[in-house]
Amino acid sequence: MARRKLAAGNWKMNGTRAALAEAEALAAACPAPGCDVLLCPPATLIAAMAERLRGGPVRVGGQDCHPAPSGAHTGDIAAEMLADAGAVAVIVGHSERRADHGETDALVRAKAEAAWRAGLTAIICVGETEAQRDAGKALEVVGAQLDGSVPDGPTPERLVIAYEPVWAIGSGRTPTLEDIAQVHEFMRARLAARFGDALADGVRLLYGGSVKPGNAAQIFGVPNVDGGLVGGASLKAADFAPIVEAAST
Ligand SMILES: O=C[C@H](O)COP(=O)(O)O
Repeated sequence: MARRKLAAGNWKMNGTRAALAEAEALAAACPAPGCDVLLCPPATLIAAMAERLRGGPVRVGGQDCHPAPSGAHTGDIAAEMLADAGAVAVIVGHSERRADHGETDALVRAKAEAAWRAGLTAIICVGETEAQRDAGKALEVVGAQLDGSVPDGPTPERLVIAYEPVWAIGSGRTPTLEDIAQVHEFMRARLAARFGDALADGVRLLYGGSVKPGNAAQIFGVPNVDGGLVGGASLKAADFAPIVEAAST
């Protein structure tokens, strides 16, 4: 089936209100993109960015959420709060959160369930470390993360998987196109085995890790790659607009 590609930008812990101009510049640079476009700024910017981009081609997402809808969790943000601020999606299980905050697959799964409860699309991240790839365990690791992090009851609209090899993030290094193809084919088959062909055929599988304007078209042309989750190159409209263009079909 034809899946509309998704170009998602993860600003990570970058950007103050001055950076909202970049989001507006991106929207102006791609007024009618041939793909879905999402920016995930720091939580402090979500409401303002959603307000400024309202009605335009660029949607807004969060970078994390807490499993609970409210409560005594100082510093955390509920999925419902993201939705209330104007987000339509949330990244969960990014490797930086898995590493920095010790997030387990079970916690990531609970966060994805929270996203769905709030009406958000969950972008669930998986990916092996360099040591795991060198040990020939990339598929095993990704398979286990998928099994443990994806809740029951997904739909193609509310589930996105991002394959991000940890060693490719922010490093300027990327897997070979063959390796990307292998992992993405594996992930779709793994989803099909658990949820059936219709779900697996509809879910978008993103690649993330050093996607740049110069390599985006090649990577997005790999079978089963339905767009990208982009970090550094999503911060400036001048970099992200050509990536959006590469995802537009
Ligand atoms: O979420 C985005 C990824 O971690 C990729 O980051 P990067 O494009 O800076 O390598």
